Amino acid sequence: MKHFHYQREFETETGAVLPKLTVAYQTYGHLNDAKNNVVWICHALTANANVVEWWPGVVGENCVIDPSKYFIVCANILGSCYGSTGPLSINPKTGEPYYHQFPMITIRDMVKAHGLLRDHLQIQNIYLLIGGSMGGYQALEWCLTEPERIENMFLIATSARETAWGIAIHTAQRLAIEADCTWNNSSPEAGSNGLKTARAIGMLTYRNYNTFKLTQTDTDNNKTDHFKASSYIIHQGNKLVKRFNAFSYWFLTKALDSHNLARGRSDSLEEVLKNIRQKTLLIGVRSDLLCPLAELEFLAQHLPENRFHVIDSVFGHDGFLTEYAQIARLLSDWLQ
Ligand SMILES: CC(=O)SCCNC(=O)CCNC(=O)[C@H](O)C(C)(C)COP(=O)(O)OP(=O)(O)OC[C@H]1O[C@@H](n2cnc3c(N)ncnc32)[C@H](O)[C@@H]1OP(=O)(O)O
Ligand SMILES: N[C@@H](CCO)C(=O)O
Repeated sequence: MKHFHYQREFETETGAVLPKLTVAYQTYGHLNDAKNNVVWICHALTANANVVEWWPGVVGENCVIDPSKYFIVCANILGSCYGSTGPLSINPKTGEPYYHQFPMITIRDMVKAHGLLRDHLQIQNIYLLIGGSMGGYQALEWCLTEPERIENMFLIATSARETAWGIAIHTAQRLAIEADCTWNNSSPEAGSNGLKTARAIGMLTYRNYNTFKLTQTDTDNNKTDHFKASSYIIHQGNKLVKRFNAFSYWFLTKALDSHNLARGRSDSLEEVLKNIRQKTLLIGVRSDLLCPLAELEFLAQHLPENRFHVIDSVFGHDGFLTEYAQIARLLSDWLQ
């Protein structure tokens, strides 16, 4: 993992100031002489900069996004816990972790931080900007803040603004964290049980009825307790607690809620989308409960230059991570 340390003050969209900033990132491949082979991948809620690990089959050797052809960049988002500045980072003003004092951040702040990294890497032009789910929020914002630097965009399982449904889900997830009696502690483990519940709620929206029916139905007709679906959802909560923390989850879901391309720009989201001129590939997952196809259809209706596909997946919203064979085929066709 590489780290870019920005030693100056970073002002957030809502006017808070981080005295300095670190952005953790990974690069794969090399910038070519023409400097026109950059693929920048924006990650979603709980992922990290190691895109070849979490998107095998799409990014990596002999994949559609191959480091022998492209200079691939993926950076950890502001507020996360995989190396970029987040709530567990040390606040230089106090010498202690920020914890609850971390400022509210928005998708625009994440993009601004990654814009600083882009400058640091001396990248003038992004050939292809990619984002799924929350990564798509960043990609769309980036096309509006630095339109001249981005040529093409690939979006999957994403939307032009956070939906009321999404905000309600995130509120329930934060309520779970806030209900944990350890949440007010100033320690990295604060709110861990709440985080387990928040992830369990999240899993219900990342998957769906069919996923559970197909993968977690008990075969033993005599059971009255200890069902597979139950242990699965508990396992998923436990798994996330080992690699994430409640603070990042709380602040990142707030950032998701803030997503609205029209904020401060126009009364009409449709008008804002019309200003996005990049050639765009859109993919929606038919079984996605969290970001239903209607959101992708809206993008397809208003982005001036797009190609729109729908894929099937038993994984629902998480299909944007798991359906790499379908994604790679569509992306490869489109790039040609
Ligand atoms: C490769 C990495 O390191 S990725 C880590 C970083 N994370 C990210 O990048 C975020 C994006 N990734 C994700 O959200 C996920 O990894 C996904 C969506 C791609 C795949 O989700 P997974 O949880 O791996 O798949 P799935 O839903 O099939 O669950 C499998 C897990 O459930 C366990 N499981 C399955 N059924 C049951 C059950 N009935 N009871 C208990 N556990 C169960 C499996 O043993 C397995 O456990 P493990 O992951 O600890 O080995
Ligand atoms: N599984 C994804 C879902 C959010 O898009 C994650 O944990 O980041």
